[in-house]
Amino acid sequence: MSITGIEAPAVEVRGLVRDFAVKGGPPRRALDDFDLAVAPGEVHGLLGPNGAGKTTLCKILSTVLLPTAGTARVQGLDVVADAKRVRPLLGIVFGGERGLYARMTAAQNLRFWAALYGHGRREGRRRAAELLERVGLGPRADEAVETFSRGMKQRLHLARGLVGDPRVLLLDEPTVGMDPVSAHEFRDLVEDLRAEGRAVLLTTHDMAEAEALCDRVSFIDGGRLLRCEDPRVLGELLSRHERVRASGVPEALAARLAALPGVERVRATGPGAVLVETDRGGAALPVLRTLVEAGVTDVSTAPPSLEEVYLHLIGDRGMAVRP
Ligand SMILES: Nc1ncnc2c1ncn2[C@@H]1O[C@H](COP(=O)(O)OP(=O)(O)OP(=O)(O)O)[C@@H](O)[C@H]1O
Repeated sequence: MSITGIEAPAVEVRGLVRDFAVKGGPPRRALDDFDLAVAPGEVHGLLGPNGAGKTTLCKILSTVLLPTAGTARVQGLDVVADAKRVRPLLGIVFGGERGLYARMTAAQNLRFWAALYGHGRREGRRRAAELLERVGLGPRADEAVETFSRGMKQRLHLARGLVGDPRVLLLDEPTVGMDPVSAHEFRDLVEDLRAEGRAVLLTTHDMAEAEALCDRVSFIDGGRLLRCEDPRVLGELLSRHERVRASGVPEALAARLAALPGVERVRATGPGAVLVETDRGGAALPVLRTLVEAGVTDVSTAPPSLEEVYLHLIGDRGMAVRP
């Protein structure tokens, strides 16, 4: 809480710049005048292609990397000047194997981290048991982590991120490797965190996940913030970019489709298979009519997804990585 009684943003980033030295060349700007504000209890998605700057941002927030310019604050505390006070406010969940002790059991891992956070033996035990239950690993608490599947390790990572009872959670690709059921349960867990007033900054390449979980989504490319939106607004914005898939389409018919008004392009996706992209509301209808009249029966329309939004926002470069 600030002196005025108004709660400080959970995360506030202003004009953030981070340059990396590159051997024999000009520095690489990983973050470029970046602004972001995340409220307590908000789940905020960070979406961007490889190299967009997401990890760099998370590293600066978690005080392991210094900014070149600009400021970043967590609950009103500066990540550089107040780094020591910022750390206990954060829970960081990076995916993969990093940071897990494979030979130790899940419970031992958590007790170890609880001790690092200054909790006594008894409290550490209690916390480990509670968190393992919470992430659905209770029945496997006493098994060595090396026997866990990738998704189970991800859950343990999340439990680890919660050991210090953080107000802000940085989740980097948290559901990678989880089966759909686990991913669904994980989403419920994120809902709980939101209800507890914790802020969540979620890095993901999974548009469906962002759409399902996030209150707002920031699209990043080349270290810059392209847009910050309610994920549903973006879906609506892009509804005019409807796609029609069809197979059994001869070349001459594909050419006729390409000439229809509002058709942006027709892409061949296999022998006789096409993906028709439109860039005007209602343009999919004449495409469907033309296909059906020509006797094509294998036709479907794709609902607008965040991925479409994302690709349109980053433009023609598509998913190519910047130099
Ligand atoms: N230590 C470093 N030295 C030089 N360049 C770096 C370093 N770390 C990151 N970069 C560069 O900064 C840019 C942003 O990288 P970053 O890891 O933040 O991207 P990202 O959005 O997390 O990507 P991904 O989705 O692949 O994890 C990239 O061009 C990357 O090559």
